[in-house]
Amino acid sequence: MRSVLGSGETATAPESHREPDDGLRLEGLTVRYGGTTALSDVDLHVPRGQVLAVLGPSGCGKTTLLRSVAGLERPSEGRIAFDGVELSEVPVHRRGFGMVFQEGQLFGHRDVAGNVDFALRMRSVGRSERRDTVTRLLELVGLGGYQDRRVTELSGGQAQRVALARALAADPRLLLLDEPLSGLDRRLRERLAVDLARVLDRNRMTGVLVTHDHDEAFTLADRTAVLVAGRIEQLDTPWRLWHRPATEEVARFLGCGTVLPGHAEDETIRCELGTVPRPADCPSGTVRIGLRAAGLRAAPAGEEAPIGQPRAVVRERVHRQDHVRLTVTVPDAPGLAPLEAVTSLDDVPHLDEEVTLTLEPSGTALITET
Ligand SMILES: Nc1ncnc2c1ncn2[C@@H]1O[C@H](COP(=O)(O)OP(=O)(O)OP(=O)(O)O)[C@@H](O)[C@H]1O
Repeated sequence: MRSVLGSGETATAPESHREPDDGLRLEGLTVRYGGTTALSDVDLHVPRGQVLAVLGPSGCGKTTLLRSVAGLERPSEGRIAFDGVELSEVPVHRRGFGMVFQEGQLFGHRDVAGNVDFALRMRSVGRSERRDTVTRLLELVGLGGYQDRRVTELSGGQAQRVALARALAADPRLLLLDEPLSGLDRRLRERLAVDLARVLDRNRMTGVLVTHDHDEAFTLADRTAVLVAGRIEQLDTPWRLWHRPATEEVARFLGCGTVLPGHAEDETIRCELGTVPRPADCPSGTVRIGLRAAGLRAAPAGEEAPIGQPRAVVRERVHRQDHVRLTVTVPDAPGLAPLEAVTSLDDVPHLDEEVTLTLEPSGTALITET
């Protein structure tokens, strides 16, 4: 890891003593609270210089995973190691990890500089070096000149930036981020995610980010693990998670409201609502197709609609920025739950109007595990 604070400041062992890909390793990590199993047999590796996002629905065990790595939770089974050193007997303050939580938890009685300076004083950094470092870190998080501001007068986004600067001031060998942006409004979250991604990347930080927001995970992390009910369902790149979810749970969590059985043969995959091209990596035979709203395009059913094209009836419609999102039902397939579809702003069908449906491959996901 390249130190945020310059050379010679990291708490890690010398480069020559470590494996090239060392970093954080979890092996068979299981955490139980009484009768509740919050994490079950989790294996993970985050090589140094990489950021891993842990994504999943509420209650799936994300915070438990982060707290276990931090040393705030004792595993029931399994092993946590950093740079080859097993951590079970290493207390929280000796792990050298930095943490940023949803609520930044700043010291309300200190100003901005005082909050960041605190972490430097804990490391016994000299006074003049501390002043320079505070200035540099505040500039890094986009708060240059905010030294004397009271933290009680900051916006939520500014407070999170100070929390990040304070975490970086501790020069952590691993940064643990627990929903660091979730208290903020959408636009600010996106801005801060981009800034945070830049800080993590420029400093080659090793990190674990916990979030329930896939955009945030994909923006900030090299790889993402999807956790469902305490188990890792898939650890992959954003493209594969989005287009090749390993399980129906992952597909549904990543926005596929409908999952249909399909049959792959020759050049196409056929399902109840039509066909999509068969990708080269798709085996022949039974597969499943996940449909996001953008995977179904609806158009008013004119007289010329081709025979055989599925017809549906509009039940709900919501205007989005550049399209209209519909909920439709398919009278010929009464077993099919209501579907989400999109239509353009040019020709918006009315409620109860008949529409034709076309599959849009870019809005579909392919599940090949059966
Ligand atoms: N201290 C505790 N005592 C008992 N059960 C707990 C405790 N902490 C968490 N749990 C349970 O463990 C499971 C995982 O909780 P955890 O907070 O890790 O999930 P999460 O994915 O972070 O959820 P959220 O996104 O809502 O914060 C849940 O069923 C939760 O109720």
